[in-house]
Amino acid sequence: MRCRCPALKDLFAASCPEVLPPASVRTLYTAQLMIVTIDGVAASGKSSVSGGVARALGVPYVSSGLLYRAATLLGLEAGLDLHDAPALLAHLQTHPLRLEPLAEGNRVWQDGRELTDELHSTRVDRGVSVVAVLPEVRAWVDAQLRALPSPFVAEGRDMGTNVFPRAGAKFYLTASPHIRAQRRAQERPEDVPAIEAALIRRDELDRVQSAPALDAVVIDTGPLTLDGVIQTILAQLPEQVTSA
Ligand SMILES: Nc1ncnc2c1ncn2[C@@H]1O[C@H](COP(=O)(O)OP(=O)(O)O)[C@@H](O)[C@H]1O
Ligand SMILES: Nc1ccn([C@@H]2O[C@H](COP(=O)(O)OP(=O)(O)O)[C@@H](O)[C@H]2O)c(=O)n1
Repeated sequence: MRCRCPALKDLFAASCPEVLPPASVRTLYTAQLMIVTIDGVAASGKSSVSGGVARALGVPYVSSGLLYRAATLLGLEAGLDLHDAPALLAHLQTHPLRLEPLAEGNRVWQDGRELTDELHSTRVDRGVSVVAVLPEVRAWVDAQLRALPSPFVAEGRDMGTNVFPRAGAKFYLTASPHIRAQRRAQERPEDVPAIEAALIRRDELDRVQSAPALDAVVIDTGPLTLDGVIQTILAQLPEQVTSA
């Protein structure tokens, strides 16, 4: 159902008072106020920073990118065409994924198998942006994220714009491609120039869903330490988030 309520048109359609009683709308609205979103470009520090902020607040953090990565891994393993949304979705429905949003690091499971360690391989890095532009896959990820109980810190590309537009605090992390590649080179077998080229390509493929929210605080993490970024964010959180 399409929401016609002007005050809520940027919330998800299911929260429209034409569908739900006002008390339920209020509950959904309040629940979003206890969410912190940390979006940004690839390797800008989102998951490390989200983990640090979440631990300081005593809440979990949620990595949306891991769900896109897991969908990509399953598609690759099944030999599917990554552009084929109906085939991918059918596969995801018969092989359900579960995101475990722990404060110390997110894990992804498919039945009894843990996929987490396989999600940051070069082949998943290469395929994930193809899968992530499919609207059907985006809706599948969004539904899983919106079903999680707040409070939590959510990180990705469109947490503050599309998934949790009423979040209590929004941040957007950037850094130059070269600095990001130098950081990621600690975690990948490729050299800095190859990683930098792949990051620039992925930034371009992810450009549409990666625009910062208009009300996000943009932080250039280039000159900051990891702890410096975490402290910068903690210092700007509103009370409804810190007291949640
Ligand atoms: N401000 C920072 N200074 C130095 N290293 C950082 C900083 N932020 C993140 N890192 C490191 O950069 C790498 C990529 O960070 P990560 O959190 O995985 O980014 P993302 O989730 O955006 O891909 C990790 O090795 C992390 O420890
Ligand atoms: N909210 C999100 C999160 C990730 N993604 C996609 O998933 C990919 C992997 O995201 P990630 O956050 O794990 O990647 P890194 O930034 O850590 O390299 C991105 O390159 C995007 O294609 C997205 O489209 N929207």
